[in-house]
Amino acid sequence: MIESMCSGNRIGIFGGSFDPVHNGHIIVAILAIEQLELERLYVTPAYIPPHKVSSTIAPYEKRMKWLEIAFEGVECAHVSDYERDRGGVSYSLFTVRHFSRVHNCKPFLVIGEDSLASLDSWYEYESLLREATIAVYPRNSIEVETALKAEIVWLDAPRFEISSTEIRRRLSEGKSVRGMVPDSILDEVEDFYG
Ligand SMILES: Nc1ncnc2c1ncn2[C@@H]1O[C@H](COP(=O)(O)OP(=O)(O)OP(=O)(O)O)[C@@H](O)[C@H]1O
Ligand SMILES: O=C(O)c1ccc[n+]([C@@H]2O[C@H](COP(=O)([O-])O)[C@@H](O)[C@H]2O)c1
Repeated sequence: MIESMCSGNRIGIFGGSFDPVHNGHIIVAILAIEQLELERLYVTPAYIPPHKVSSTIAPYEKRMKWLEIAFEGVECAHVSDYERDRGGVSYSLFTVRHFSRVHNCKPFLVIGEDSLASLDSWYEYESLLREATIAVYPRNSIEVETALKAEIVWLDAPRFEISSTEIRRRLSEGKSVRGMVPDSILDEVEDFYG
């Protein structure tokens, strides 16, 4: 695990299953870094995603490798293996506490609007709302409860439909996902899910 202290305290965490990482994730990360003026964004693949405990997803090592390649050259983004090192179910509160301790700050937790819609079912979500500033990337989803809206920062960014689900579906039907995932991982992703 490579985590060094930064001089400032504008740190973000962007977690996901990344099954697989897609170009939408890269756009979310870049715009979050830019608009939140982050010194570092920890892109953190879930070891065991809490809402997908019983689902079959690509092995952690593959998701991690694709992420590392996809985020190569994205300034201020750092792919972190913290959730594998911690083990168990990847509750975001523990990840927030970890980076908050490392950097001695309250981090931003970057999520898509669909995740916001279910945030009140997350592990100890009230603590999460206190210990991180939630930054939301707009995504077509159901209406979000007003009480949560006050606690969050909205990124000013275009909505787009790309999702890992759609990528897996297209590949299972033998369709191309060129342009949806970075070219640098396209062949491997096609082989894995195709
Ligand atoms: N197109 C998108 N617009 C906004 N946020 C997104 C988008 N795609 C993913 N995200 C956000 O990125 C984070 C990680 O997403 P995740 O790895 O679950 O990808 P996903 O495309 O939502 O996958 P799946 O379709 O398998 O649920 C989540 O907070 C999710 O809301
Ligand atoms: O902490 C929780 O209870 C929790 C519940 C659902 C999702 N999350 C986190 O949200 C991120 C996106 O999850 P997912 O399932 O949409 O890929 C990922 O980092 C998960 O660990 C976290």
